Amino acid sequence: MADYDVAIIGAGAAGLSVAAFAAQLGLKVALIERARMGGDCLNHGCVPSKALLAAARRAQQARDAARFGIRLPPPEIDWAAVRAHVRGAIARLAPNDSEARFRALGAEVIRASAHFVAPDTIEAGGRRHTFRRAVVAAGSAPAVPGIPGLAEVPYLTNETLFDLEDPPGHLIIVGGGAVGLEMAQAHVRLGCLVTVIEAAPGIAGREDPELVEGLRQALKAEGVALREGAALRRVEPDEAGGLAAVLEDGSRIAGTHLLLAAGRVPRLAGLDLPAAGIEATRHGIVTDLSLRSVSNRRVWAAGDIADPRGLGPRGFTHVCAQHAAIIARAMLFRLPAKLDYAALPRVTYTDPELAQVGLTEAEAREAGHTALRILRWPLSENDRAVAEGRPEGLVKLVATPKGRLLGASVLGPRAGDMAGMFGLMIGRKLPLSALAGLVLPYPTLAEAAKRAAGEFFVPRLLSPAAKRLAGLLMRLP
Ligand SMILES: Cc1cc2nc3c(=O)[nH]c(=O)nc-3n(C[C@H](O)[C@H](O)[C@H](O)COP(=O)(O)OP(=O)(O)OC[C@H]3O[C@@H](n4cnc5c(N)ncnc54)[C@H](O)[C@@H]3O)c2cc1C
Ligand SMILES: NC(=O)c1ccc[n+]([C@@H]2O[C@H](COP(=O)([O-])OP(=O)(O)OC[C@H]3O[C@@H](n4cnc5c(N)ncnc54)[C@H](O)[C@@H]3O)[C@@H](O)[C@H]2O)c1
Repeated sequence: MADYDVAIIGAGAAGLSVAAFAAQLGLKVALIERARMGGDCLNHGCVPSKALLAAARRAQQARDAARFGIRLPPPEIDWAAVRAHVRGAIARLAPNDSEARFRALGAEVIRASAHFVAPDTIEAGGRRHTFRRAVVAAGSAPAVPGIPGLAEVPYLTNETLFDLEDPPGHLIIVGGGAVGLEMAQAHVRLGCLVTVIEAAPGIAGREDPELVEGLRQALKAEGVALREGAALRRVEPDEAGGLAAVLEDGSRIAGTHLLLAAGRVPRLAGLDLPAAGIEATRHGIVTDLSLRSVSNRRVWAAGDIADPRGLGPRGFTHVCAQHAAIIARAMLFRLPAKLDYAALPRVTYTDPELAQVGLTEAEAREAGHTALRILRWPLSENDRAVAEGRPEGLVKLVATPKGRLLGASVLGPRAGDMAGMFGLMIGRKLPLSALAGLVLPYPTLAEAAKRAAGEFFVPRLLSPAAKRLAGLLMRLP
């Protein structure tokens, strides 16, 4: 007899979702967490970052108000109160992820570090626990790149950034991905100087360059200094008590704080996966498309630590929920379940937001779609965007010649709110006519999506043949 039906390592977004399913089905569940319940999303990720961005947006709105005829004094940033808002958001959401809630659901919560000692045994809290099934949901940690001099300067990561007692004077951010860009805008709006150093040719390298350009301009206009295609030669302490980043071109950027936002690494260390025969690479635990370990069939992986073969890791909280649903089907009910990221959304919550669902144009071409229909609708042609004084932005759709949506990219205020609509279109393989024919409330930004879809039909609707037909039909009695 095993001690547990399901043992779960990690009480972050992924582990908690699996635990909730399994415990509510009446299974004997162990949920093992060594640090804070809720993991990265609640404590060091999505929640504090979005709370900080929300505070920063208020400051920016005050600066922008004069454009609308409202004169306000320049905003004063009360950093302690901003931090209290961030901490308050975490505290308010914490009960959902708490030990008390999961105990009430029937899970046994073990507050200890866990590692495997055998293919069916985990050790945690000085005891061995046997299991029928295990789910490894230990997440990912911030990557620490091998920058010369890094050991000599203090640096921040997402795990320490939200605890700063005072605002950074000049925040140097290494990495212009989602974390780097969101935090760059939050801090510049909160009155800090910000420089982003991105090694790749451009920021937000995975995203559609046509839309990234709009975001680049918006960030620069607010004062974020962007050093793109910039290789870091070294970092070093600065005479002024701060630090300096020296680039390969010889330029030297002096700052007060350094934030590493250079990607993530799976938290494999300490799990002793070989003891359980669990195969892993530097990307994570290798699984099949049902998230089951390819080498220990008692074990599944979920969330940031999972490296599903053929798809690779994806670091998003909504992916954790998707993984948990797959595991519930495959592991708990032994039903066929296959992970599919075709309709996966991702949003960078800057202002304007950058949202992507499914494939970008470049990804679609890489995937072998040679003939594509690219459809665009600029927000300058959207009544709501113009009325709100936010006409910069674009909806760009990538479709097959037959009118099936492969991907949607949106740059604009609250662009992420459109992701659900595109996800449904792609996931359910709905034709573009479904979106083009949708009656949407006027005036909304989503109308730009409908208009972009409508562009697919314009050449056919306004063709000489269609015009001739309309003329002929008009003459009929
Ligand atoms: C700054 C930032 C902002 C983000 N914003 C967003 C966003 O807006 N939207 C979005 O979708 N995603 C966002 N993400 C990504 C999101 O936070 C992650 O994808 C998600 O939190 C991953 O959840 P997880 O359960 O896989 O891992 P985690 O949340 O890391 O949870 C894993 C848990 O396992 C525990 N653990 C690890 N090893 C052991 C062990 N040996 N024994 C016991 N316990 C262990 C850890 O302590 C941790 O609590 C953001 C990330 C960052 C860094
Ligand atoms: N809104 C969201 O959903 C959201 C927000 C934040 C983070 N996340 C998730 O968290 C994860 C981590 O985000 P991230 O921004 O740290 O990673 P990322 O991989 O998105 O971006 C890292 C960036 O750092 C650059 N880089 C790496 N090493 C460098 C170096 N030595 N010098 C200069 N640049 C360097 C890379 O070229 C890349 O552009 C991502 O998987 C993302 O999915 C999601």
